[in-house]
Amino acid sequence: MSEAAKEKLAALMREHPKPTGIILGYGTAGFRSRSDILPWIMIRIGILAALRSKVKQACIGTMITASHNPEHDNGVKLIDPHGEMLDQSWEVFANNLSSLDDDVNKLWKYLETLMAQLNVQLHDNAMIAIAYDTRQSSPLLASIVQRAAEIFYANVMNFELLTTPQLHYAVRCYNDDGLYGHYTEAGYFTKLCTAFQNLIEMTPNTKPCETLAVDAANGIGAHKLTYVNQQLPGLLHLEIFNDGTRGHLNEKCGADYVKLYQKAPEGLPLTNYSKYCSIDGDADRLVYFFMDQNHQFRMLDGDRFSVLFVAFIAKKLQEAKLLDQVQIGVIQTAYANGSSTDYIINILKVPVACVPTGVKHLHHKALDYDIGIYFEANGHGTILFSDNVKNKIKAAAEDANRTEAERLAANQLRAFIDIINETVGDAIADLLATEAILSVLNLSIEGWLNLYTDLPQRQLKVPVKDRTMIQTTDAERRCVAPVHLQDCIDELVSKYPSGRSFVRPSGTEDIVRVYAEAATQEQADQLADAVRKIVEDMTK
Ligand SMILES: CC(=O)N[C@H]1[C@@H](OP(=O)(O)O)O[C@H](CO)[C@@H](O)[C@@H]1O
Ligand SMILES: [Mg+2]
Repeated sequence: MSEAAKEKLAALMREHPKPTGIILGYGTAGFRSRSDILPWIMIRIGILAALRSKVKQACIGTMITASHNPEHDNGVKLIDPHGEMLDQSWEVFANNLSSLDDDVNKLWKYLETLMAQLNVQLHDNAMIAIAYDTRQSSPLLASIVQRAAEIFYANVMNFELLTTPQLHYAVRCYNDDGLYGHYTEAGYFTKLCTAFQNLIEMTPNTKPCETLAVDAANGIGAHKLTYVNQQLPGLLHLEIFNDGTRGHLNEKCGADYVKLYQKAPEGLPLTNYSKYCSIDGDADRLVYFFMDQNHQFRMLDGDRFSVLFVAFIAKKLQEAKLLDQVQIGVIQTAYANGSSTDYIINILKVPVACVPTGVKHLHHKALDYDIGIYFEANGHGTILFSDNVKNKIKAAAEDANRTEAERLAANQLRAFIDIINETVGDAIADLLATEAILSVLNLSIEGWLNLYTDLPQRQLKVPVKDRTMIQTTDAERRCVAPVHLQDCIDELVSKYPSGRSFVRPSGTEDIVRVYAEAATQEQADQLADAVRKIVEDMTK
């Protein structure tokens, strides 16, 4: 390989040395840490993105964000050609590169071996798309990724400020030759907003638009949602709070804060509006909330989006006389409230699959259906539509032999599909989809909440000596180690009406999570606490 490239790499490594003793692993969210100790890993990521692009002969995305974490953190993750997360088999290469110290000869040797194994050359073409959220540390980190990728002969498109889902979308469009949409930011907004407008305008008697107050977590979503507001005058009205002009990113606000503490964010007036929502720092999570007539804070999380979306889709498929030809499935994790699962299975008659925690598991399972709807309870999720179902809906919409009502329902579905960002959970797309459905179904936020009643639940974080002592099976719903832990949980659960509880080691924090639900809040709390005690005893 070229000596000049190696020399450039050595110079970049001298500029951004790896701190001694640091260990960083590529997890569900890529590499994440305090921003000041991240520059060196950006060199490795830039190289890896270039190699991945050479292998796939497609554009690879590099998103710089730490999502709902504080401003002083940052992170980076790669996006594969169809806009999906980096294939798990490449996490090993990311970790190998991360573990190598600043010895350019050793690193170069590893890269030569890796490139031989991958059957690519230094001079092969590569294309990288970079974007970042509003963190102050991001532009520098992006420039390091770019320089490293360029040493490996990559062309770099730097989109600068985007939400995470916008970059996933851009990568998909770029590699699809525009089939999915145009890869620019204008292309993204035009596709989503035109679809929203079409859906509302083709539907008779929609509910008039009511202002939605948005907590934008002082992040990137605030900038982006102003475009949505401008593009949909009279059809959607967003009042944006926590827009970054005063507060700090994700501090006492944002979707993670609202979901975790089950309370309203700071920075917005709680009495002025009938409905509210919070997004997170990189705008891939969404939760809704409002104050009910008794001045109680009421939250609608990921499970509620699954229910709303599946109810709408099933209704429209039924009206289009397509329901019996389409296999719909909802994918949840064990954290989904049991009432939502019951409602989907027993009232909506749609099957529910349960998978382990983490978006990649949900996304993967959703591909098994014609229409796969997935949400984590925290508000991250989307819908996948197979090409087959898209074609069926299109054909029905254009079939002159069908009734007007059937064709209208098919056209409503066509528009709805274009609002959804199928590459990844997207707060902006999910917000538009939610507002469109509430309007088309003439449903208020209370009406949406009243579809079913959540079982009271409690989640606890339990610090233990070694969380890997806990091992699970059956989509994390049952423990296989330590022995007898599951027997003890079963015995406790049997004492509580509608009781359910499970424990699993967190994949992102050094703790064990305990989840419990039961008929009353007091019982859910008691059950969670009793399970916590057993976990503590058995992991001493
Ligand atoms: C209970 C819970 O909310 N778990 C979160 C959390 O995973 P843990 O493995 O539970 O730490 O972070 C993941 C990544 O953001 C997210 O996908 C998941 O939903
Ligand atoms: Mg996020």
